[in-house]
Amino acid sequence: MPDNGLSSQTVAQAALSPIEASKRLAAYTAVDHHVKPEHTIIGIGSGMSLQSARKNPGILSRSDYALGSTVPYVVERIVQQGVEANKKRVFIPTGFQSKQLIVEASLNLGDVDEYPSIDVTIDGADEVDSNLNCIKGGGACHLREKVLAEAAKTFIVVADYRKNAELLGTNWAPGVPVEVVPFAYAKVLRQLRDVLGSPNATLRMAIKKAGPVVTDNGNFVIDAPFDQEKMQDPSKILTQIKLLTGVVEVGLFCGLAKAAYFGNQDGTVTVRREDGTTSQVTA
Ligand SMILES: O=C[C@H](O)[C@H](O)[C@H](O)COP(=O)(O)O
Repeated sequence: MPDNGLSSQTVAQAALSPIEASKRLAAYTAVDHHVKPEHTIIGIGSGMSLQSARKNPGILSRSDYALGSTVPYVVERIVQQGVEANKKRVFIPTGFQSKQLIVEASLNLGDVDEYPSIDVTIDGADEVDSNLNCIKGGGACHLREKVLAEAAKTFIVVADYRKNAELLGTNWAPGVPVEVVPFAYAKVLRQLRDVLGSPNATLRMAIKKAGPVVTDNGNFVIDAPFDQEKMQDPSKILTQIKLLTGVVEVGLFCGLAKAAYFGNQDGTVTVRREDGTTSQVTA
């Protein structure tokens, strides 16, 4: 295997916690099921740099590090398909972090403006409900993630068992990520609180930088939690938020995923599909 950094020191493999093992299981199974030899344009969701993970081997074991920790295993599995399988392929990133991941894995990099039709996009999620609606944007990448999900003939979600929920907002407490142009943030924040019923909506603040999180597109992010009743119908709240002037994109992905793969602690993978069927797969 070429020295692309993925051969021997794979993502702190030896020290995988049960949660990490379940992420890897979901990612590997999804790649095995959906990234086939005939697929040449592949969307790669948000995932941290493998180089960063190697420099800090404990990083993938941190349960609070929910910023694209599953997708590196997608890339790892794709690389394992071999140089021959990958040489004709082009990989489209969802943002800065994902671009680094592709480049470090020595895969061919492309952009969605050049390849607006993608064979398959695989991405993580912050939570998935029983109808495959997802909350995304924990890493503030949901605008580009949604573009790649919509551009794909097949959009697949990979996650560990903690993300598998009946209702959005069950385990994911921060709320719905809303990317907003800086000029409009205060007005949108007020509307989310006073008009749309999210009194605890807040502007997401950066860590290790003074001030707000700034997305890859130069915008701000508001996290808007909604009560269970509102989250029963994510499409409705998605439409209401999207209509607020100044909102660029909402981290609710409704009707996009063809299937979601959840790695379980017992070594199985739960596969939920858009037709409503569910199965347990053993890798
Ligand atoms: O903006 C970020 C995304 O929506 C990620 O896909 C999400 O945060 C998933 O993270 P993880 O793979 O660490 O569960």
